[in-house]
Amino acid sequence: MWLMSLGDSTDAIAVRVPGKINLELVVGPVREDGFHEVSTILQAVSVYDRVTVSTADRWSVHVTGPYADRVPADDSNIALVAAKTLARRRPRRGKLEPVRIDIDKNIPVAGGMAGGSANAAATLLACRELWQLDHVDNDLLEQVAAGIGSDVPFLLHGGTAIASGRGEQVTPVLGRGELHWVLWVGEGLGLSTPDVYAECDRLRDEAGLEPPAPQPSEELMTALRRMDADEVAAALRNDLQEAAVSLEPRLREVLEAGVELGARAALVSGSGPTVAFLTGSQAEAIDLSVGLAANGPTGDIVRAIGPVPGAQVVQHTRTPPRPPVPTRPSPLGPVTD
Ligand SMILES: C[C@@](CO)(OP(=O)(O)O)[C@H](O)COP(=O)(O)OP(=O)(O)OC[C@H]1O[C@@H](n2ccc(N)nc2=O)[C@H](O)[C@@H]1O
Ligand SMILES: Nc1ncnc2c1ncn2[C@@H]1O[C@H](COP(=O)(O)OP(=O)(O)O)[C@@H](O)[C@H]1O
Repeated sequence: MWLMSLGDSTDAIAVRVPGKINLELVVGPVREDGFHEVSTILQAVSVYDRVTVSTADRWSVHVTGPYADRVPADDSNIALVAAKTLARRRPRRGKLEPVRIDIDKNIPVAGGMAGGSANAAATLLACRELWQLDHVDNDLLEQVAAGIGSDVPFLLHGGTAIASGRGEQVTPVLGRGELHWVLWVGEGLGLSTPDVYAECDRLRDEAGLEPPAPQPSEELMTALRRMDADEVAAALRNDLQEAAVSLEPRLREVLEAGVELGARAALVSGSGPTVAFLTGSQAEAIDLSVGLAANGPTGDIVRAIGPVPGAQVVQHTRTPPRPPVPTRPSPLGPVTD
């Protein structure tokens, strides 16, 4: 008799997701839950990870790309955490299907560009589609996202947005036009977000300063309506910058080098250590990136525009079941243990 072995079909959903920079980050008081009350204006910029989620026999995560060696490929990967968290929201009768997650990592790691949060947002979107979770609408997806990390809901939206609370309550900012950024990514540098918030508190205590009321500035909101580079440059603010420079003093030299080479403004991105330089046009951005590569501090130089959309499904692949493989019985008879 001929025996047949049948394979299952495989589905894969690929999502493209950008990193972010904070155009404004006002850090208010510490709340009872240990998080700081913030008001931040975030912009998604054109540096992308690609996250592919496919049906599999067991949960796993695999990372490739220039920053892959700095990303954990185990249960601590925030993309895997996101997939398992969403799995718990499935209807009881739904089949439990583990996934394999492939991350092509181009967003600098631990750089203040929310690359991990971006991967989590992308995974939520991909898993919702893969598992066909029709009952999970955008509001519920955002709720799940907020439980995973403060920046995850924003990466579902992208664009430019105000975020409040601990950063998870997102309101879009409408504006026209685009901004041209040059990013400096320090080799071997990496600042931990909790450490930078703690250093911000320490520096304020030392100086006897009270935390400010977390509110977005009118000046920046007006500048963003037109995306006017000079107006935006004048209004950029990051309350974590001094703390990031205190923990990583080499950043001061980087900030100064960019301005000397023609940037309209220089700003540490979020908790750093990536530095964002604002320029007035694509031509200026090219000039600055050439100047920084030739004469600036050692690091990767990346040009990016913003705003860009958040996580988006870009590919759905269905691999049909493998054809039946005919196998002949052994001429030696059945094999037993
Ligand atoms: C600083 C910012 C600016 O957008 O991002 P990064 O620059 O790290 O990307 C965010 O506030 C980071 O957001 P995210 O990276 O999602 O942080 P979470 O995982 O929620 O929190 C990590 C840790 O940061 C500190 N934290 C975070 C957010 C907040 N409003 N107050 C805090 O004190 C807490 O110590 C918390 O345990
Ligand atoms: N998918 C992921 N991508 C990047 N970092 C991850 C991921 N999962 C877990 N991490 C861990 O989260 C830390 C913060 O990463 P990331 O989100 O890139 O930085 P930031 O919080 O500065 O924006 C990393 O040092 C890494 O150990």
